[in-house]
Amino acid sequence: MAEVELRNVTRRFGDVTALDNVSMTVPDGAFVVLLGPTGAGKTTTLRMVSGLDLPDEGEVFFDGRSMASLTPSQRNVAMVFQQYSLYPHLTVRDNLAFPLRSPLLKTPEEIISSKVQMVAEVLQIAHKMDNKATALSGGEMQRVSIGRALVRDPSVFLMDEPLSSLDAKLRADLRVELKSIQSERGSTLLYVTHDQIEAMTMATHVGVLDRGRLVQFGTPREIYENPVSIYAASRLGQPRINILPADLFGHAPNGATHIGLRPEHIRQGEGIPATVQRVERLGDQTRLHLRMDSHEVTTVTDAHTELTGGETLRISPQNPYFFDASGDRIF
Ligand SMILES: Nc1ncnc2c1ncn2[C@@H]1O[C@H](COP(=O)(O)OP(=O)(O)OP(=O)(O)O)[C@@H](O)[C@H]1O
Repeated sequence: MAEVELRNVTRRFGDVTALDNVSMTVPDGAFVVLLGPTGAGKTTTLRMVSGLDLPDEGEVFFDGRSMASLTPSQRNVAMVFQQYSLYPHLTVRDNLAFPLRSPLLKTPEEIISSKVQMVAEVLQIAHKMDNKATALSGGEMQRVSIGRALVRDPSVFLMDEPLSSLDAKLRADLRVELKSIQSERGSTLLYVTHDQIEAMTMATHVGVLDRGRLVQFGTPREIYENPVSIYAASRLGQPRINILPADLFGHAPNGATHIGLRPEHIRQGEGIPATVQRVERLGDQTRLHLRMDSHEVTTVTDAHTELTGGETLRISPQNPYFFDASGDRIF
């Protein structure tokens, strides 16, 4: 596996700057999740690493070696994209075996067969081994696409929302499987998702992209606990961080226009009165939707709370963040 470095990478499409001077080092064996809304530049980043597209400026390195003149196959990357790219006339077994049957690799058939079987079991697709790809559901095709990457031993895996077409149960299972395969093999993996749980549970590092710029790179915990801006703070955490006027609870530091409060960072029983709008019971946790003047505030409370809509609850900030008018963290 390899360390992957993007050095001052810029990619433009006409007037759009899809990536704007991005520098990022993905350590060997890291699981990096790229976060950002549609258009932030996540897929473009993967395409730069894969060699399917080239930077206008800057360079990509694997283990310190420039990839500028290397094709995708020379870079030895394994990719999984949202749209599955299977060979429709081949069975699941042959689709999975395909990357290993390259004449260059000369992999013995019994090794191919055991790798294919192992990957099919992990992806819960072994019972469909003899089906043609055309006879699979969307979620099954997606699992075969993931499998075709996992049978290989590439420098880096690149995955663009690989679990998004699967149902919740399978997604949860495969999250665990992918993470354990990655950490057992020490694979370097760049992964795009909109799913916060995937980001928090799988990533060793998170890169936050905002309109082509990498605004923060760190462990999920660093980004969650020490976000550099409102934008970065809003990328992780469910329910989302509350962003409120800085002085809503009283004195605010100089220059602060907004206070940021994670739902779990609100002390209950003292402070400013808020009205309970709605009590949302999720089983292991209960969310309270509160109103303070014209502001909505979400917090979490004991699963067995007796609170009901219409009641008043006093709240005060605990570990607040403060941001300036441009959204940057100042305290
Ligand atoms: N081939 C292309 N031609 C023109 N514009 C492009 C091309 N590829 C990407 N872009 C533009 O570059 C920007 C970044 O796109 P990119 O696909 O990297 O975003 P993304 O973060 O992956 O979004 P999504 O979550 O929707 O996949 C967008 O404004 C997009 O429209």
